[in-house]
Amino acid sequence: MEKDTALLLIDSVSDDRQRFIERMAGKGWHINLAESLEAAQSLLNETEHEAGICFLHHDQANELKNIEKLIARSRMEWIAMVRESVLDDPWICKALGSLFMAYQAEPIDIEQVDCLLRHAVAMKRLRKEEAASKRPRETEFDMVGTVPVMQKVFDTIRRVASVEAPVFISGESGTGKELAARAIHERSRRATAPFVAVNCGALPSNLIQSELFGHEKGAFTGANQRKIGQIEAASGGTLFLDEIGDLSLELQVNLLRFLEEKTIQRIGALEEVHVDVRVLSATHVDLTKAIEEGRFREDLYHRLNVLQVAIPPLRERQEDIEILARFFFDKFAEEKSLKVQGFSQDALVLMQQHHWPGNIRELINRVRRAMVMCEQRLIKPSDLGLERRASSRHVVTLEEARNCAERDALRQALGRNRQKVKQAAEELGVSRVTLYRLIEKHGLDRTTEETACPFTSA
Ligand SMILES: Nc1ncnc2c1ncn2[C@@H]1O[C@H](COP(=O)(O)OP(=O)(O)OP(=O)(O)O)[C@@H](O)[C@H]1O
Repeated sequence: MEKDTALLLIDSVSDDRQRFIERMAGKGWHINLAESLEAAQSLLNETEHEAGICFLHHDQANELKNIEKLIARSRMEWIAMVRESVLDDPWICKALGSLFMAYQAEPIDIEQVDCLLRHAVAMKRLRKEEAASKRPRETEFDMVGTVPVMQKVFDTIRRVASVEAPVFISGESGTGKELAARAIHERSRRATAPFVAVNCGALPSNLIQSELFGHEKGAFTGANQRKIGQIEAASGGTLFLDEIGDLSLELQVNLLRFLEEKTIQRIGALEEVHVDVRVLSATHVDLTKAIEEGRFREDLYHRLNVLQVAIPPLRERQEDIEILARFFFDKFAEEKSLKVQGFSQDALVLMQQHHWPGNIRELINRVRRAMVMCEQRLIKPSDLGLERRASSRHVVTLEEARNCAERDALRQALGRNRQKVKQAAEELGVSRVTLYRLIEKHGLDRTTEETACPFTSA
């Protein structure tokens, strides 16, 4: 450990804290003392600390929310110092389990505190390194993807971006088709011109013609002034037509004419206007089937489908699910300070098993929801609001099976002992601190009945 590693001590009550600070200095720790939470926050804002120590006492039960906020924002590990008697306070016990890495009851054993703090510092560094290593390195054009199929998608995007032909992007809803279209535009020579996205499925059929092609003043009732359509608005740039399969046959004819002649006619206009636009299109419906059924023009399909980018569904990118979940977690964590620090092992397993019908859009919503719902440091399965379903295709690793067994044993011991940690710890043959850590690790909520392991329930 480097000499004089900075620690933050919050203590407004103990008489012999000066002596404690000196003894810790003898062990190579430099302690910054804060006598209030406000002072602690200012010190944290000013200086990088490696770990924190908080002296918790009876009167602080109503201050726990603020302590929690401070700890959550600090992004380092904390140990608590307590008098044995405060362990009878259920609120303080709960805080010890969910906020602190460990606690020390008086009389303080400096050797043990030193040892705990070394762990705390190591944990902070480990987390930092882990976060850096998990940060997706294979990220291109704001798209996260490390698996070979996504690398292939990135490769195709790069290739099609450098030419002018229309590109057809296929993929289920929420897989990232619009993101891919933007990526193509931004990599193309048109990058400085507009990128205009139109969702053909979202517009009523009577509006879409005017939306795409524009209209002249007085062209129809309500057309009080001239309107430039989206095709013209994309002039010099790229037009992305999403849900192209929803276009009416009449509009398909107009679009085909535009693609062939590079001209458009606003509704009510006499003249045609030349427009230089590259068209990218996408749909989640099966266009070959739509052609067979006479709902989509084959000639338009061939016009649009010169180059292809196929985006795989999320369930076919198993190895990326955790990386994407962490990516969105970090993104939203930046928006506001949260005490939640990541995903429990069980939550990650559940995400791997889920079918993700809504693909990445669904994953984003689940992560956002979980970050709001989570009341502990790690997101647990119930925070995600995903249906637990044992998948017959899922192979259970030994580690998953061990985790499951451990979690079940904890739940049962806590249940038998009416959630009393002291008794449950004795029954399980572990210390209270260990039990608090295990409760935290498995994201167990001691106030509610938890659902069972995904492998043991149907
Ligand atoms: N590989 C990725 N990395 C990071 N974010 C992604 C990725 N793919 C998609 N997203 C995000 O997921 C969300 C849905 O993506 P997008 O709108 O591009 O999907 P889509 O296939 O066009 O959906 P729809 O078919 O419903 O229009 C967006 O917020 C997008 O930024």
